[in-house]
Amino acid sequence: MPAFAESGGGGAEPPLVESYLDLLRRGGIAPAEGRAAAAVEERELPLIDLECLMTATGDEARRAACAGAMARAASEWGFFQVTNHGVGGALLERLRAEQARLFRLPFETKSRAGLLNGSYRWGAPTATSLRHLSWSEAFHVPLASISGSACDFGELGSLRGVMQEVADAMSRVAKAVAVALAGSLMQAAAEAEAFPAGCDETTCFLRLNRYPACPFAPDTFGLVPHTDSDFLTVLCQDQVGGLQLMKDARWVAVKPHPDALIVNIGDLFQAWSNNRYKSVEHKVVANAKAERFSAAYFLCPSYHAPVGTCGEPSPYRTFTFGEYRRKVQEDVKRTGKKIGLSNFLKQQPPQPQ
Ligand SMILES: C=C1C[C@]23C[C@@]1(O)CC[C@H]2[C@@]12CC[C@H](O)[C@@](C)(C(=O)O1)[C@H]2[C@@H]3C(=O)O
Ligand SMILES: O=C(O)CCC(=O)C(=O)O
Ligand SMILES: [Fe+2]
Repeated sequence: MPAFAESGGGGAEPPLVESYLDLLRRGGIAPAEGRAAAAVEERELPLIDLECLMTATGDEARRAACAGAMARAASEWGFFQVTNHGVGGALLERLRAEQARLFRLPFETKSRAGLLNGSYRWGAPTATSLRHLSWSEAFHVPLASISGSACDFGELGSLRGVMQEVADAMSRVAKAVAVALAGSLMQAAAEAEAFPAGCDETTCFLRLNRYPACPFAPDTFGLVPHTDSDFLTVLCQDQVGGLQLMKDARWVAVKPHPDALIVNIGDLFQAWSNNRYKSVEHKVVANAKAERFSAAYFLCPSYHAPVGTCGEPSPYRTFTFGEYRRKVQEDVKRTGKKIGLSNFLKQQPPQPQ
C-alpha cells in the first residue's frame, strides 16, 4: 500500500493529503515543532512489574512497593510502563493483524455510519490550521457496543472477538492500577477497592489507531498534542515509535518496549487526586516510512457520576464526566483546542484582558 493511495474510488486511505494541502493553502504553516523532533531525547519510561497485583502470588509488602512505585511515576511522569500485565502477546499480535485488515477497508466503508458503531474518525474534525491535523485514522469504540448486536463489523467477523478479549484483559489492568493508585492516596482500603466509581464496561472505550506513513513527516503530527479525557489509559503500541510526552517542559520520545503496556494518567484522575497525579500532554510524531498501529483502553466513568476527589479541599469544583466531555467538545469547536481541567478550578485564573 503506497504511503497515501489516491483517496476515493475505493482506496483505503483517508484523504489526508488533500486535507493537509487545503490547510496549507488556507495559511497554515507546518508546525515548527516537528523540525525540533530530531533533537528530542529518547527516554525509558519508569518500568513497573505488575505480577504481584495481577496474580494472587504477591504478598502485601510487594503490592505496597508496586503501588508506591506507580504513585511516584504517576506524580513525576504521568506515564509509566508495565510488564507481567496479563494481556497476552499472541492476543496483541492478533489485534494488530485485525487492525491492519480493518484499516485496509475502503475509506467509504470505514466512514459508513454502521461500521463499529459509527466510531471512525480521521485527520482533524475541526482543523483550522495544520497544528490541528492528525495524520492518523481511528475507531473510538464504546465497549458496550462491541458486544452489542447494533455494532456492525462488516466482513470482519473475527474482529469482534479479538476486541472483546483485549478490552477484558486491558480493563483488568486498568482497574488494578487505578485501585492501587487510589489506595496510595486513601486511608480506607475498602474505599480504594471501589475506585473509580461508576466505571464499567458500558462507560469505557477501546480506541484503535492507525498512523499511515506520512510524506510531510517529521513536520506533521500523527496525533496532535493532547491530554486524555479519562481516569487512565492503557496503551499498546507497536515497535515503530513516535509517541512523545512532555517532561520538565521538553518533549521526550518514549522508547518502545516489546513486552510492556503503557499506562498514563488522564484528566479525571488528576482532578480526583487533587493534582497529585498528572495528566501529561503527549503526541505522536508522523513517520515518513512506516505505518504505525496502537490500541488504547480508556477507563472512563459514566457521564452522570461526579468525578469526585480523594479528599477535600479539592482545587476543583464538583463536576461530572458528561459536563467535562461537553466542555471539551464546545472548546474544540470554538477554539480548535481542548482546554480541559482549568475550566473546572474553584479559583478561576484571572482572564487575560
Ligand atoms: C484521548 C483522547 C482525547 C482526544 C481523543 C483521544 O482519544 C485522542 C485525541 C484527543 C484529541 C486531541 C485533539 C482534540 O483536543 C480532541 C478533542 C480530539 O478530537 O482528539 C482530543 C480528544 C478529547 O479530548 O476528547
Ligand atoms: O498512539 C499512541 O501512541 C498514542 C495514542 C493516544 O494518545 C490516544 O489514543 O489518546
Ligand atoms: Fe492520548
